[in-house]
Parts: sequence; C-alpha cells; structure tokens
Amino acid sequence: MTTIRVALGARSYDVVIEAGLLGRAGEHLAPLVGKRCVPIVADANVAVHLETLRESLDAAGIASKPIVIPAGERSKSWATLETLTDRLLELGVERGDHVVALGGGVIGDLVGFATAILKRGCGFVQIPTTLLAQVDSSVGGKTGINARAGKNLIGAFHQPRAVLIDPSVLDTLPLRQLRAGYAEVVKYGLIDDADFFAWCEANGVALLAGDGAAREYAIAHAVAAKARIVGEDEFETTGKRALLNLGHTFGHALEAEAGFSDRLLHGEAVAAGCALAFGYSAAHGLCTAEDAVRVSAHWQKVGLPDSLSAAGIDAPAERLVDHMRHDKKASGGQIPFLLARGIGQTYLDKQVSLDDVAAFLALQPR
Ligand SMILES: NC(=O)c1ccc[n+]([C@@H]2O[C@H](COP(=O)([O-])OP(=O)(O)OC[C@H]3O[C@@H](n4cnc5c(N)ncnc54)[C@H](O)[C@@H]3O)[C@@H](O)[C@H]2O)c1
Ligand SMILES: O=C(O)C(=O)C[C@@H](O)[C@H](O)[C@H](O)COP(=O)(O)O
Ligand SMILES: [Zn+2]
Repeated sequence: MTTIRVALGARSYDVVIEAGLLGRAGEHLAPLVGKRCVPIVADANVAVHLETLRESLDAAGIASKPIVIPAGERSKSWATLETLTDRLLELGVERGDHVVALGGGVIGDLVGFATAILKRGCGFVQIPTTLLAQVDSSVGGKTGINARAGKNLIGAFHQPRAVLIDPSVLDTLPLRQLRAGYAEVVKYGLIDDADFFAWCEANGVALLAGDGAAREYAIAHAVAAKARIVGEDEFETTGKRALLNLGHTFGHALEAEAGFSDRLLHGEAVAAGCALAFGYSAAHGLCTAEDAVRVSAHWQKVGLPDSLSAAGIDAPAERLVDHMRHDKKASGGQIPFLLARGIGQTYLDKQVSLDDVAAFLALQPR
C-alpha cells in the first residue's frame, strides 16, 4: 500500500493506492463517515465496482445509497448537476457527510462541484476508476462542469477528504479510455521530469498492455507529482499549478470543436495539445525539433493523436483560437501558454500572441 499526503493545511488528505483496495474501502471510510449513510455517485459502466464498494461498506456496518447518472462528458452539465443536487437533498445529506464519487473524471468533477455548493460545502471522497482520474482528476480539488462557451468554465476548488485508488479496477476499462488517461501520465514527464518521460518511452506500451507493476508505478509517481505541485499552488495563483495545464489550451479548443463528445476524449485532446505546444515551441526556436518529434513519436507509438488531423479536427485556425479566448488562465485579455524549452522544461509564457498561434495552427495539415 502506498499513501501520499496532499499537504494543504486544514484541507490536507491522504491518497491511498493499493490493488484490491475497493473491497476494503469500508475500513478506510469508517473513520470518516461514522454511522452515516453514504451516497455513492457512479455511472452505469462501473456497476460491478459499485457492487464491490457497497458490499465492503456493508461489511463495515455502513449503509449506502447509489445515485447513477449517465456516462460521458455531457454529464458535466447544469442539467445533471441539478438532478444530482436534488437527489442529494432528498437523501438528507448534511454538511458533515461524505458523498463518494465512484468513476472517472466526469463523475469526480461533477460530484466535487455538487458538494462544493450543496449547503455551501459538504464532504466528498474520490474513488477514481479510470487511469485519468487515478493519476490526475481525483487529486487537487479542481471541480466543475462545462458551459456552452467552453470546458470547465463553471466550477470551484473543493478538496476531497480522501482519495482511494484501486489500480485493479482498470482491468474493466476499455483500451481507448486507458490510452486517453495515459496522456495525462506522460504530461508529468513533459512538464518537469525528463527521466519520467524516458520511463514512459520505455514502459508505456507495457503499461497499456496491462502490466500491473508499470501501472502502479505510474499511478504513484503521477499522484506524488500532482500532490507536490498542488501543495505549492492550490489555487493556481503563482503559475506553478498552471504547469498541469500543459496541452490544455490547445486541447480544450479541440474538445469544444468536437462538441464534448466521444469523438475526442479529454486525454486524446491533451495528447494532441501537448504535441501542438511542443510543435509551436520548436517552430519558435524555444526547444529543438528533435524534442517535438520525440513527443509526437511517443504518441504515435501508443496510439494517441499527435496532430489536429490525427485528432480528427479540421476547424479553421481562427475558430480554434476563438475557443481559446475563454481560457481561465487569461488575464487582461492575454492568454498565457504552456510552452517548452525541452522535454521536462515546460514554462508559462505570458507574451504569446494569439495571431501567432492562429498562424501556427493555419499551417497544420488538416
Ligand atoms: N479535475 C481535474 O483536475 C481534472 C483533471 C483531468 C481531467 N479532468 C476531467 O476529467 C474528465 C475525463 O475523465 P475520464 O477520462 O475519466 O472520463 P469519464 O469519467 O467519462 O470516464 C471514461 C469512460 O469510462 C467509463 N468507466 C469509468 N471507469 C471504468 C471502469 N473501471 N471500467 C469500465 N468503464 C469505466 C465511464 O463510464 C466513461 O464511459 C474530463 O471532463 C476532464 O475535463 C479533470
Ligand atoms: O489540476 C490541474 O490544475 C489541471 O490543470 C489538471 C488538468 O489535467 C485538468 O484537465 C483540469 O481540469 C484543467 O483545468 P482547467 O482549469 O484548465 O479547466
Ligand atoms: Zn486534463
């Protein structure tokens, strides 16, 4: 068992990682929830894991109530948020209670936001069931839903009280989803850890093929990196946490263009976005062309998109740039971009001109 502390003063919590943990979740949750009934929010694709979790709570003498919402990105919406908060109110959830988010990043972001605003703040616990949620979204307290204008534009910082990660639940995750989550794993290497990127180059294929040791190593490494960065800049004010947004300004524009649908998953958009960020950096002499090629080559090797065309996006450059204007990092109309001086040397550049980004995007093959 690996335990990683997310150190945030009064909001600190542990992330526990262990194969088979779901079946022992009751023991871990008992000290938090006491004898209160636990609402568990999940989608239909994790029904088998919901059953294991409920049995484990039952064995610990804890009652639970499942709330099942539709799977997919479109559930990060006002409509689903309203249904969910109404249901939680019907169940009589109190501020001191803990709602469990059992699922991927969609469930985690939605439940996190619902509990941030329900009665002005209730407790929640993340039990992530996708690779993406295990290495990224379950940790750090970014919660929210999408707006018509773009991705994650409505939300709050609201930290979970605990995160329980059972890597063995990934056995039921479709390969496409595993790959998409892997993009956020590699992101940590690209940001500030060239050795970890090299580890991904050597072990990514095995990880995706089901190598349990590689999977567990990557999850623990990623969570430790995220805990460190979030611990330094919880509310994304100093620029440190913004590094976790590598590939996301491009990526969110691609997701918006795909209509937040299964046409392009978040992790796929992030992979293409990282390739574009490195491509842009190389085109401006910030990093070498070899670095950009290395990023693209890795995405190709593991079957992730490394370009607009590979992501299936043929939108004109101006429309992509229009999506970017809603970026939450914008300040005074200027959008900072995560660029790279090399692999593991990402930095926030506040001087990038959107005209220049549009010119770069216009040159990308459609
Ligand atoms: N809050 C953050 O810091 C943060 C970080 C990264 C991504 N995100 C958000 O996370 C979302 C993407 O999350 P995701 O990739 O987990 O997508 P997701 O939650 O839609 O899950 C992907 C699919 O896998 C299914 N599924 C989940 N676990 C499964 C399992 N064990 N077995 C079989 N099927 C399973 C789901 O039902 C869904 O169909 C995006 O909205 C993204 O913006 C948030
Ligand atoms: O935790 C963070 O900080 C991140 O940026 C992690 C990202 O992978 C994640 O997709 C996040 O939701 C993006 O946040 P946003 O504020 O750019 O929408
Ligand atoms: Zn992301």
